[in-house]
Amino acid sequence: MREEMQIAILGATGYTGLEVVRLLHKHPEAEVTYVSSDSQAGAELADVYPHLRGVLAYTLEGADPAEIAKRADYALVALPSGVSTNLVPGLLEAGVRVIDLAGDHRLPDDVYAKWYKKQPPAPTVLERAVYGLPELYKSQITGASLIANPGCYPTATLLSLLPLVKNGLIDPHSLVIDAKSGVSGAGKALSAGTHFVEVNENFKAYKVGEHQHIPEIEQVLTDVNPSGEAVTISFTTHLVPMIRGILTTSYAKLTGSYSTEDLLAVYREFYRDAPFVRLHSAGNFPQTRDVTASNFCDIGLRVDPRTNRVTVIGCIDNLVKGAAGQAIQNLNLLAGLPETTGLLNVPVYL
Ligand SMILES: NC(=O)C1=CN([C@@H]2O[C@H](COP(=O)(O)OP(=O)(O)OC[C@H]3O[C@@H](n4cnc5c(N)ncnc54)[C@H](OP(=O)(O)O)[C@@H]3O)[C@@H](O)[C@H]2O)C=CC1
Ligand SMILES: CC(=O)N[C@@H](CCC(=O)OP(=O)(O)O)C(=O)O
Repeated sequence: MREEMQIAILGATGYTGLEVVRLLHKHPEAEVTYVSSDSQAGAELADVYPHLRGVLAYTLEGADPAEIAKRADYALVALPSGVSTNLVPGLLEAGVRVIDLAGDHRLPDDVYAKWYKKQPPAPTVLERAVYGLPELYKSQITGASLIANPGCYPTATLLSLLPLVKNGLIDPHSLVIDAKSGVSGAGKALSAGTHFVEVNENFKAYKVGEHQHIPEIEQVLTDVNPSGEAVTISFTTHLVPMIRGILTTSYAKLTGSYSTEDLLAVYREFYRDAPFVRLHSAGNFPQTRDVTASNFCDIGLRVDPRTNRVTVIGCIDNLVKGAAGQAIQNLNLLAGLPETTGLLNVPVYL
């Protein structure tokens, strides 16, 4: 009989860590054996989050790589960027396979230092990292020891655009991406720009032209660009007064005269083995509530023959396909399980 995977969740009191806890509770092949918190070590997770009482009983512990290695095969690291850089080397050295939800291992060191304004991980660690977008890099993910789980905005944006860029159907230099997120994307820590009074009954752009996800998106689009030329994008993020959800709207100039149906056929082929990408038929578009609390990415598109541009709408739940769910999808691939294991729940529509 197959043994359950033993899993450590680091940063379990944060929004994405808590979502990993929720999703793994229903995972048939995973046992959570270590649950960490820095500020609340020693407390019961169900005392910190009373909605877990009677369902889960985990005692929070400080993150000690040697101790984690004794009790876990895999660590899902849901810590702030900069913090994960310090913990990951010890985990890898101790033989634990790591999925890092933070941005620390997604970019080359100089690019990370420039956009995150933090000390990058050591080159010897970075060279082990595989970018964990299963719909594009599945074969590289399966054998990796360190997965850089993609950012939430890059997940929705890349899944919306990969079939177009990879097949040379758009001019990638014409790409404009308008992205909107619920406030849980900013994490649990208080900040002046994200507390209730600032976001309720309000809608605002932020980090205009300087969002840290710009180089992450450009790097992957460049990787699939058939011309090999570097892709640059115009990308603007907005904060929406809701808790979960990301909706991206991407616009690009077409390289030929294609219909909506032509492009949808390309997407259907591109995502034929991607169980979490759901395509809308012509004339239909996704909304965030179609994917809430699920690992789906829903996509709809339309060609405008007047401008010869295409508009692509992508929706994910930032905490699930944008973080915890995608991390578990990657965990499944590392463990040789079907990628959907434990993840095919019905979205919460209301
Ligand atoms: N929120 C989202 O939608 C997404 C987030 N991410 C990334 O995932 C990571 C986690 O995000 P999220 O869950 O939102 O963040 P949160 O701020 O909600 O949680 C982070 C957790 O990390 C712990 N922590 C904070 N500071 C330290 C520290 N100095 N040392 C050790 N532990 C610390 C805290 O737990 P405690 O105080 O108990 O120690 C906290 O609960 C981040 O890197 C984020 O950028 C990626 C994709 C989407
Ligand atoms: C709404 C909101 O504030 N979202 C965050 C997403 C941060 C994130 O996911 O951070 P990584 O860089 O680790 O991917 C932001 O825009 O910065």
